[in-house]
Amino acid sequence: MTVAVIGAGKIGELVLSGLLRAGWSASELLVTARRAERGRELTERYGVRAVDNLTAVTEADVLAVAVKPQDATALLDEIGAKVPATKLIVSLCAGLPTSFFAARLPEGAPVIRVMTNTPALVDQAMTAISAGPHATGEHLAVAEEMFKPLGATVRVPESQQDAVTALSGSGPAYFYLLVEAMIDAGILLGLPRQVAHQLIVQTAIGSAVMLRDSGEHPVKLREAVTSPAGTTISAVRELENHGVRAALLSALEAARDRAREIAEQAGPGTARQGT
Ligand SMILES: NC(=O)C1=CN([C@@H]2O[C@H](COP(=O)(O)OP(=O)(O)OC[C@H]3O[C@@H](n4cnc5c(N)ncnc54)[C@H](OP(=O)(O)O)[C@@H]3O)[C@@H](O)[C@H]2O)C=CC1
Ligand SMILES: O=C(O)[C@@H]1CCC=N1
Repeated sequence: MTVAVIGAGKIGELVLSGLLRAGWSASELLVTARRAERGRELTERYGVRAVDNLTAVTEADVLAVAVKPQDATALLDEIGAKVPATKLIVSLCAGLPTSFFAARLPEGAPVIRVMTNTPALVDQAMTAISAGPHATGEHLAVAEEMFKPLGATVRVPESQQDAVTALSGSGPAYFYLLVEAMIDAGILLGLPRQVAHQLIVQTAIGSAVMLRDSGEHPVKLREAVTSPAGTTISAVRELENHGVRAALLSALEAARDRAREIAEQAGPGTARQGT
């Protein structure tokens, strides 16, 4: 099976490098980019062939579309009508429903929508996969074969993909922001930056592994840290006073709404799926 990453920018490169780490051969992969220089860079770095979009359409079995949503209309104007209905389209684009692709592809072309995230770089991605028009169980299995080596995968109805984008697609950014803020807090408390960095990064890793491996609810894990009349509860009171919980609810709702807006701006074929 040959996979072409159409629009191999940051996310496209993560997928490409993950597949190579998982043992895919460079000859099973193709990349495209707008700038020839970007294609050359990927060829030098990974030994994969950089081709134009139409060559990718002809040669690859799976077209993994990783352009920005705002560039998808121009891309599909170029390739849409030339994609044989036998090829599987896997969209990594935030916001764009599979109906957007179906409206620009020949009748019968199977489309799958995925939302992955940047921890793919260390094989710890969270990827949610949804079947769109004409996508069968076999097509979903192909998408899983591509994304399982990069971390965990889950199948979700497409109607949940905007929420998934707000949670796990953008999620790494929220954790990095928290880490950055806590390192600054360490500086405020007089710690050297390097020490504050080490303390918080290892605390983040330890907490994440406990969340994953203990099977405990986060409330229980937090309660175990929070001693009566102790230090933690003093900090928790400040977090609640500053509305951190409400801020997160609003923030993720805003991310979900932005995904919807991207779809609306993309044009015909983007009627929202489900709720
Ligand atoms: N960043 C993230 O954490 C996540 C991003 N996504 C989604 O992934 C997609 C890509 O995002 P990201 O990697 O950050 O963006 P980038 O801008 O880094 O990558 C987009 C790539 O698409 C290329 N491109 C644009 N138009 C064309 C075209 N017509 N033909 C061929 N190549 C083209 C660009 O080429 P050139 O470099 O030459 O301009 C660029 O390399 C988006 O849809 C985003 O929603 C999904 C999950 C997480
Ligand atoms: O910010 C974005 O639009 C993309 C989608 C999810 C993560 N990054």
